[in-house]
Amino acid sequence: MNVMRQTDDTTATAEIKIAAKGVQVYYGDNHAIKDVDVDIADRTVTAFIGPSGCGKSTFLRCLNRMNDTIDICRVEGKITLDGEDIYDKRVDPVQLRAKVGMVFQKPNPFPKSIYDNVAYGPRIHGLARSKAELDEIVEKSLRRAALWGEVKDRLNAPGTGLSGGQQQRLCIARAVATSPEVLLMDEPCSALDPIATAQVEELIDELRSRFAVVIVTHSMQQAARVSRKTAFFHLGNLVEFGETGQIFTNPRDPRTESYITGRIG
Ligand SMILES: Nc1ncnc2c1ncn2[C@@H]1O[C@H](COP(=O)(O)OP(=O)(O)OP(=O)(O)O)[C@@H](O)[C@H]1O
Repeated sequence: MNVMRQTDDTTATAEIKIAAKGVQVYYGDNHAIKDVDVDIADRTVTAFIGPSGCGKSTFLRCLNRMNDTIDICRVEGKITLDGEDIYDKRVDPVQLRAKVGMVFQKPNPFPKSIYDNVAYGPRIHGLARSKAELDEIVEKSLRRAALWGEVKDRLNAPGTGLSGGQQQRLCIARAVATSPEVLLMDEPCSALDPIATAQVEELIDELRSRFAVVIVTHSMQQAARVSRKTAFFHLGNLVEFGETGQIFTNPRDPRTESYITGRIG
């Protein structure tokens, strides 16, 4: 078993959930990710930071093969989930994305009811044997996304009628409804006001007790608040990866220091 020592207040060890080795990504001739190695620990929040265009989202999308949907994109190297190669020909990307869920920058509920938004994944993956079981999954997921209290009396109302912050929590409920093992979040708060942002950050803190969470963020304050590990990307390179406290207080690479002190990006 691969283990990584945590250096904060606990002496617990976290198992490696995703291991990426020698990852290269090309969009046509554009070499967007250059030989990146990174280990994502289970039950831990990992933040990806770096200036615009450095490849954070591209690399995040490698972790559940979302780049497969982009014709000109080519991914090389090896990425494993619990030791299994996710790019193996036998892996079904749809099944993979149920295990490695994703929440996007802009809340994107389906044009369906609140209930059907959350029930969508469990239905297509056959996770409920009865209506009662599906109801249970929907309620549990909405509770996990800290939205149940606000929507329990209007589950049949359209998801698109919720506020932006509620819509984002609905998208989180939709992502957790398939019982994923990893949750990828691409700037999940960038369209939210400070109150909704605080709610989503609190939620991230709760979600990490069950999942590995990987978050791309432009906000260094957010990375510092929510994550235990931070990866700094620059021009397609993973420049530095370590404990969040160390990255922000004692960066080893001058490029990381320049970024966190506002000299680049
Ligand atoms: N769908 C795409 N097609 C072609 N090139 C792309 C695509 N998505 C990203 N790129 C290119 O890949 C590089 C990395 O972009 P990416 O969006 O991953 O960076 P980022 O760090 O997430 O940026 P930002 O913080 O601005 O969202 C850039 O050169 C970008 O132009």
